[in-house]
Amino acid sequence: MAESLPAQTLPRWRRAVLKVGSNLLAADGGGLTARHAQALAGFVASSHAQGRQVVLVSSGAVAAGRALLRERALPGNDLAARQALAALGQAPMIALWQSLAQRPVAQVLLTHDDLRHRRRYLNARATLRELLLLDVLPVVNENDTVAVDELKLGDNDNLAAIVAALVDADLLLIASDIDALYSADPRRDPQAVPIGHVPVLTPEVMAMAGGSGSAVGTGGMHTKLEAAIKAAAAGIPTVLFDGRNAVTAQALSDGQLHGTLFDASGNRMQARKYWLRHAPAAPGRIRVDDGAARALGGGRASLLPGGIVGTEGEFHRGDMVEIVDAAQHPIARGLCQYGVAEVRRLAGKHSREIDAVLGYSYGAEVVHRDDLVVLTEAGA
Ligand SMILES: Nc1ncnc2c1ncn2[C@@H]1O[C@H](COP(=O)(O)OP(=O)(O)O)[C@@H](O)[C@H]1O
Ligand SMILES: N[C@@H](CCC(=O)OP(=O)(O)O)C(=O)O
Repeated sequence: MAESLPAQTLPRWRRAVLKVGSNLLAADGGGLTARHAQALAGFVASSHAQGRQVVLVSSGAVAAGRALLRERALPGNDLAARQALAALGQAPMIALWQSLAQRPVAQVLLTHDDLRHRRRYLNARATLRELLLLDVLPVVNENDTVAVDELKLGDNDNLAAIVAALVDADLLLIASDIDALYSADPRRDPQAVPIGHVPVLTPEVMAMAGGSGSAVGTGGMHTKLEAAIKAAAAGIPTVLFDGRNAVTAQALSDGQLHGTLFDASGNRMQARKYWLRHAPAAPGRIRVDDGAARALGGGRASLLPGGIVGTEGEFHRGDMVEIVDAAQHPIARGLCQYGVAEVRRLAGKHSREIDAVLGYSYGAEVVHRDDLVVLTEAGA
């Protein structure tokens, strides 16, 4: 199948999320196997050697848990049973990656709810950024004990897209047990043809996708296309490739894609600025002095405590706040790392005093420049 699609150039990337589905880690009904994971771990290692960063989103916990109980009566297939199997199989799944990765592996369990909740979103992002700085390999899975969305929907594809936006990745890679998106589910339609490039995910493209063809995979092509839509909206292209094919994995390291490329709908910066400009703001404001107003107006500075002269209204850590100058003119808006009570205590202080004033620190910036948009910039 793969041979029918010519190789294409992989978009340039520095930080990527790689999603690995259950099918690649566990054969139908069987336990975990390194068979395909090995080549994918090889891709991660060569990416690191090229100075790139990878976050892995890995499924396989339920399949691993089920295999562990093989000798015993299997629990049913209801959600609680699958949650129990996920809890049982999570550690072996992480252990598999640890046995293949050439660096320490960190387990990160997230739910969609965590990522909708602004404070937890910031905390998850800070943790993942720190893990990348520490040069370890984060392996993310949905926290199935407290969330059942994914066990129903195979939503690790969607989770991977959200994580890609969270860590500001410039590429989402989805490794599956099929080499491309086909014009119809190839398991049902022998006439289906592979599609190498999808510039826009139209309803016609969405209609091509069917469910999973296997007993261990859950989402099928539909959730992969949903993930590609989410990533595209965040300015991130997605590629789908056959994770069973070691040659394909190796080619990725050389910047060659055998698979399907889904374009992003704009560039990442535009997508992020658009989101920052239009996300609903809390009823809170931070007033800054002339120096800070000038620095922020330049579009490249973070808001540090020293430039803050006051606050108005209520806001919590993670809320969108408006930043105003001494004359109350709005100059920027952004996600605030501290709640209003903390900002009041930090106003006028040096960043290095944060720890002493509060007894803890979420970082030197009250609003980080990556989370800030200047309202006078073009397009405001
Ligand atoms: N249009 C399509 N193109 C390709 N694969 C499709 C399509 N529609 C449905 N599928 C099925 O989706 C499967 C991949 O999804 P899934 O089994 O959930 O894998 P994973 O474990 O990688 O998430 C393929 O093996 C294929 O049977
Ligand atoms: N959290 C579940 C993942 C379920 C899931 O999304 O599976 P898949 O469709 O194979 O990516 C597990 O680890 O088994």
